[in-house]
Amino acid sequence: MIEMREIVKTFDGFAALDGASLSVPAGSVYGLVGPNGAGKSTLIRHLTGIYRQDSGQVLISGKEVWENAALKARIAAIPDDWYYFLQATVRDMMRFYRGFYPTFSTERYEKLKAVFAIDEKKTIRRLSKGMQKQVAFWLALSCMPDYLILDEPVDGLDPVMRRQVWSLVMGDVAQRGTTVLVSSHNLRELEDVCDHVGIMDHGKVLLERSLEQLQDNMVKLQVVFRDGVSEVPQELPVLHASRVGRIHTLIMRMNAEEATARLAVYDPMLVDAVPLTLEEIFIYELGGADYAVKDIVL
Ligand SMILES: Nc1ncnc2c1ncn2[C@@H]1O[C@H](COP(=O)(O)OP(=O)(O)OP(=O)(O)O)[C@@H](O)[C@H]1O
Repeated sequence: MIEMREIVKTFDGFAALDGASLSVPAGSVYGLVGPNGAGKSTLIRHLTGIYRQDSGQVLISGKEVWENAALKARIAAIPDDWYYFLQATVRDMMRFYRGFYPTFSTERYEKLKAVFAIDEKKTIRRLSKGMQKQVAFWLALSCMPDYLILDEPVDGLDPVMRRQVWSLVMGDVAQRGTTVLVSSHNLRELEDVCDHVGIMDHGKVLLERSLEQLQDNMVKLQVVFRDGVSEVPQELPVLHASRVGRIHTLIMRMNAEEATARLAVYDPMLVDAVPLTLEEIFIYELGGADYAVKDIVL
């Protein structure tokens, strides 16, 4: 479990984190989404023990991260600017990681060669950006961490490699109960992998929800009313309505059964519940809120 409580971090008087709180249940995949400058990387640097908060608590497995070497040995991270020694080969970096992580599995490292197919004798500097990202995943996954912290992790990876990497991460979540926190600008990217989502802006986590909570709380319906009903009845609590020909698309804040029952009163010709994307859910959850969040979800 990861818990951040009311974290404040200022740089020269500017609060990059301004009371940020979040809670990542053990074994879940938590997507942290927010526009540029929201504070995602700053928050992540607290989780990996690089920054010390001015106030608040950063707890992983119930313990403060700052200067806690034993705890940090259970956390693997891929920052957006992954660091490697300039002259190091992939194999040199493997030895470096192995020295820090007691749980490092050379066996897994060897197995993953088949996935990443990068010559381990090459210096990392000579690899492309995407290949360097692959090496970062190769090493992080070989550490067999309890916590995996990923900052914009699939930037620069091609679509096939993205899928490979997510499939490996999800395998670890399923088999070893790894807890994953992943940041991105883009909800669409996280849609298939996350079971929890937090939205961040201006140094705060504005909203966090589990996917179940989200999906149970809102529904999108396609409805065809009978002749004589051309408008959506006013008494229906509709968040958003659009219409193409006779088909009305309605978004309502309730679950599918409840909404279907409410519509049954009008004896429609067709009612069909269709899945909402995460993006749609957040747009309507946040309503008319004056946040830059629309930049992330649109
Ligand atoms: N070391 C620093 N010194 C001064 N200001 C900083 C520092 N690190 C971050 N900031 C400021 O804190 C805010 C949050 O930055 P951060 O890098 O955490 O955002 P982000 O959500 O990761 O953005 P992006 O999506 O662009 O990577 C920004 O306004 C940034 O300018």
